[in-house]
Amino acid sequence: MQQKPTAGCSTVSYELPNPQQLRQQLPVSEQFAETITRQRNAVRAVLNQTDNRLLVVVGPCSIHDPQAALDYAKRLAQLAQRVEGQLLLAMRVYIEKPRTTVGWKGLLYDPHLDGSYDMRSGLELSRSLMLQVAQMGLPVATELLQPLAAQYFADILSWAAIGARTSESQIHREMVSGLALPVGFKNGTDGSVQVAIDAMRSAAYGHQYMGVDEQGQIALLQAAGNTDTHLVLRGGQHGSNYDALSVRAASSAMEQSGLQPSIMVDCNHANSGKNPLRQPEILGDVLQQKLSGNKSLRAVMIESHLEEGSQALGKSMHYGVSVTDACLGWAKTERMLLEAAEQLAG
Ligand SMILES: O=C[C@H](O)[C@H](O)COP(=O)(O)O
Ligand SMILES: C=C(OP(=O)(O)O)C(=O)O
Repeated sequence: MQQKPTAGCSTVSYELPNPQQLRQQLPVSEQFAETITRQRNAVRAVLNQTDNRLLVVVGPCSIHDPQAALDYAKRLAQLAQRVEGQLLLAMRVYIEKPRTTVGWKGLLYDPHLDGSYDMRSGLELSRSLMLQVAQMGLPVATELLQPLAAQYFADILSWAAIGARTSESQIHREMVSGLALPVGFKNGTDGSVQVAIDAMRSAAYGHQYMGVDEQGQIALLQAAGNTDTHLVLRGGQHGSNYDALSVRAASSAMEQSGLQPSIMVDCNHANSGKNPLRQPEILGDVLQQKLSGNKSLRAVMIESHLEEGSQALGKSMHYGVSVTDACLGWAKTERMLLEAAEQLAG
């Protein structure tokens, strides 16, 4: 007799809210929606070259402690006002982490950091934190990894990344084609810039695709197509790609594909060889390029937390230290951004 195949997956919980329910529970008022639209338009204006400031997407590699994230946001909001003439600061509120193999996947999945996967609380904590950060006047930036999760947060975001591990994914390109916000596609982990350029061309198209609607019903969706996209250079397996030669090569590759060059340099990841202390030096290089007249360099990404370095998840954890990639500490971040603003002011 033929054996019934063992199921590869079983349901753990039906307790997750649908996007509409979470939005009702943690709403964006009409007035606040206007504020978010203003934040998003400000980010858009820098990326589209109508505002000549530098966009800085800065903050922890991942959020594991909402209280520390709010503490960080408070400091960043104050700094944002001091540098607003030259820099537009947006905060990294990264609640999903793509792992090379396995590891903690972020606040959204496992907010108690103990493998209990209380995703209902993860959804609530993540949305609530994003709302509070936006209310402090900071545009909210995140990586969109699980396409089903995007709808829970998209109304708060001013910027999103598609990471190096997913830029080549058609599913993510379809999702971006249906988002009304600026999105950066990262080059691949192997350093390939072409996958991100292909992604931008694909996302500009009005895809029809399988997704879920606001009520969580599986549906065939029609996207409007998103041309508000740009390239993020994050380095790759063979080294960095933030230098003037690499940036020029990336700009011409974009032009050859019919895209207006708009580039963000990620100062950490493979560009710093995962040494966060190199970020000020890399930012310095980008500023030099911008000051020498490079118009396609619009933005940078910085991984920064309250304290320098990283720590493993465990019983005795330190406040304000990253549990994923190592970060620059607040004091050095603040100094670096004040100096950058001064340099750009001339
Ligand atoms: O930015 C974060 C990490 O570089 C990325 O999530 C991969 O992490 P991992 O290689 O530690 O899994
Ligand atoms: C995971 C990230 O980056 P990348 O996709 O470049 O590895 C990140 O910015 O947190």
